[in-house]
Amino acid sequence: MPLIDTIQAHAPTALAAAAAATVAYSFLEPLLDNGPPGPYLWPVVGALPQATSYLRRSAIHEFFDMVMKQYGPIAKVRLANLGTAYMISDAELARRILTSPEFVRSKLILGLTHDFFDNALFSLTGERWRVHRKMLQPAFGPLHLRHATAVSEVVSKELADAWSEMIDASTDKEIVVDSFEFFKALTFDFIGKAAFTHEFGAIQSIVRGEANQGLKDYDEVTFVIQRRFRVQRFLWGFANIDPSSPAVLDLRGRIQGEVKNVVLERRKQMAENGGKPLRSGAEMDLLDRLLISSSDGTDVFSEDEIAGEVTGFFFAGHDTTSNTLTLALYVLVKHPEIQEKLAQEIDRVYEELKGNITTENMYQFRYLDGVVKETQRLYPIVSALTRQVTAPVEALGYRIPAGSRMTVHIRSLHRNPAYWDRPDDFIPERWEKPPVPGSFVPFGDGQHNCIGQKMAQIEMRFVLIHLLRRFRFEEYANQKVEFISRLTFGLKNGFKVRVLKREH
Ligand code: HEM
Repeated sequence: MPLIDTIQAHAPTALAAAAAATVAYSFLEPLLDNGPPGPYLWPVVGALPQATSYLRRSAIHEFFDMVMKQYGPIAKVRLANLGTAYMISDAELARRILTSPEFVRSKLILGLTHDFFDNALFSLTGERWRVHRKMLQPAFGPLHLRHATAVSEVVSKELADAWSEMIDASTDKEIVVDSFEFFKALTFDFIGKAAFTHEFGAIQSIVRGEANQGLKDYDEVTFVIQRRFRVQRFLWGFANIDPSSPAVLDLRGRIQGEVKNVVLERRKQMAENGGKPLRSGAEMDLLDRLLISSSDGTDVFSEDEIAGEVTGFFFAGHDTTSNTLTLALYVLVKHPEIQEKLAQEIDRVYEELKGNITTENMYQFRYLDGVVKETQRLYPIVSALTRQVTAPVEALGYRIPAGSRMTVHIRSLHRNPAYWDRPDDFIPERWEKPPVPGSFVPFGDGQHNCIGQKMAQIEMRFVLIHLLRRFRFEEYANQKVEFISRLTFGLKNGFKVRVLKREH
């Protein structure tokens, strides 16, 4: 019998045997395992029954918080849809996982996002990742950070002016805004201008009461991915979240269309410039670098890779900072005494610097630095980072088999009482002293660390300086504040605040 027929004839039996072995193993697993502790793992579904109520609320972060509190710095968890992972909240081990070549980027999460972010730097692995990172890194060098500083000033003032006019036009001399909506618009405009020299005009759209289609589409992407976490793979088609579902294809098409427009606009400008990029050397922005690499024939980014990077940067550049800024405002509204102390510092240092804030003197706002870091400690918007073990490793006295996934649970690491006094309290003053090495990693660590972290640090500080200099923020009572795990962590229904002008 030809080989192909033999395979076809035995395939059903082989599949049935494999399924039976998987089920049998899952029954035996709890009895055989002498690995790290963790919640009871039911056959096939693992800890899914215990996690279901959290998943239903998209609050899986609370489930993992609880697991890590109960079982300590290493815990074994298996959730049917997400497989087995060893969850870590030990600083030294976290550092090793993120920085040592024994651990490589896991493809698990990428399986949930690949149709949207396949060619984005944060999804790439191996040699392609290395080529992309090397090409794009210079677009985050000192010259660009200075440019990012100027852009931060522009977008912060644009938002502050818009709110100021809205307050002047109001009868009560105060307004209620959903800060998240405005921060999404601001950070979208920021990444457009700072990395792509492109104008989205998202702040102006929102002021006019119009939706920005690009932002709406990215929001929808996060909702599709959020649902993929909750729904078993084989049900994605029924839930309209499968990569081949018409709604998902439509959404992808719209995003690709927007990205194409940005790329086409630049290609047109290049054509008008005799085929050359508009800037050269260290001045080239991210898009220049992506396009020059494809047109000069030395190192080649395919059209898909260019589109993938643009898509990824629009997302990574706005979703992360807008959530963190919203969480910072949430904390400041909840702690008026901290907001007042911060406003006092901003007034004092701003006047000392005569309003001339630069990349270099920005850290003279010391209390602000503590507020931003403390926000990122308590509410890291990337809750966890997962890596795969290339060979068996010893970790905290346990032997972890090759191929396993190890997840640094950043939230639990950032609240581990071994490293933080009063870990659940918001104390900006704690940042007068450096943290224990490895215990604070909101931007990751090692070779995959956040390429945009310096830009984000500048942007977030500028926004808070300009807003707190001009406004006081107070609680808006008629809202239910809920935290949610999407692709990033944030506030489910945004965060409304009352905005009032400050007297100087
Ligand atoms: C508060 C703001 C931000 C936070 C908390 C944050 C967090 C992170 C984290 C934790 C990683 C590591 C991922 C991993 O190890 O797999 C990462 C990677 C990345 N971030 Fe950010 N990020 C922020 C802002 C930004 C901005 C503004 C940009 C773009 C300008 C950006 C672009 C990226 C990219 C492209 C990667 C992938 C890097 C690589 O794999 O080489 N991020 N970010």
